[in-house]
Amino acid sequence: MKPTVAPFPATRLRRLRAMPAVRRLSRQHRLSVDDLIWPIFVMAGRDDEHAIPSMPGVTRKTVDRAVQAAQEAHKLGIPAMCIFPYTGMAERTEDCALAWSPDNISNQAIRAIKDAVPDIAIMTDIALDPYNINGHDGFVEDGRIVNDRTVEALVKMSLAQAEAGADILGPSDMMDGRIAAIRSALEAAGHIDVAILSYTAKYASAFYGPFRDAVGASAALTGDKNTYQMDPGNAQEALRLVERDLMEGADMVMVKPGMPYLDICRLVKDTYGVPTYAYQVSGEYAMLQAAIQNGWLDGPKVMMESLLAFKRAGCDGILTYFAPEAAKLLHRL
Ligand SMILES: NCc1[nH]cc(CCC(=O)O)c1CC(=O)O
Repeated sequence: MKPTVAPFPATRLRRLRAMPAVRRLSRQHRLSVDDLIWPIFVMAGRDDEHAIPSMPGVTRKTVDRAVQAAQEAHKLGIPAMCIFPYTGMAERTEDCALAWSPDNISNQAIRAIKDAVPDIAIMTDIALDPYNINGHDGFVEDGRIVNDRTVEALVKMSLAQAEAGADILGPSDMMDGRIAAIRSALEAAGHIDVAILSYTAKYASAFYGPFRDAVGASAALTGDKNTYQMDPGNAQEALRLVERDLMEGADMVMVKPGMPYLDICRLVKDTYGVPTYAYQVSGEYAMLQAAIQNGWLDGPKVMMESLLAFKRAGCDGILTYFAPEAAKLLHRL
């Protein structure tokens, strides 16, 4: 559609920018608290929090503190939180058995939060990296990340999370065939209403560095994730992945990272029109915070502008470490 533009001065595009009220009235896209998913990091212990130096303002929290955070998020109207476990070297093994233990820290947090704040949607992460001795999302055999055996483990992990009360499962591993396997296992186990938000177009990105510090994976990780995560040069492959994941039973799809991949968000939304999410990842957060802390960028303004950009690019929601801050601003608190 080509917009109609009468010749100047009949058209003066500045008319609709002349005052705040008219700008509000004519704004096409807006951010709401309904768009926010808040990722949090949980760790063992009680009544404690540890700062993550590469993610200023973000902490790892013990389960009781995570429950408090969920209460705060719920009060702010944030619809969903996503739980990531911190694990030390001692909890990492070659067989990754802790990944599907009903009592791992992530499943403890899911249960505790669902118990205290049943109305907040709890999203999870499905990948072996927090439990793997070598920091990879899949099992490693002879230096290769193996697909099919990993999918079997991911299914067990998914069932344990659904059993703990998770509402939305987030497979972030990028193995082939995992969505179909997880979906059929959920159906067979009676978890018919558990949604899958697939990390569908997840790129092999340098923007995940601070997250790997946060979950304790940086020290463990050997090599890179290039044989399973997407090549940053590819766009059309994202569409094949979205189609594949939808056919396998994903309810929602994700593009990750966010800001450097807004073109992919737009492409996915325009092509499939399905619930589409982006992850404003740890490195994007760190990059903005670094400039904010130096006084080089205006924190609240740059945060809101960066989040609005996702809406303009077609996203239905954003995973962002800024979620509580953004919610407060949206409520003018
Ligand atoms: N499966 C692990 C996972 N889940 C979410 C993120 C990154 C999130 C962020 O950077 O904020 C990663 C890191 C990775 O793939 O190495």
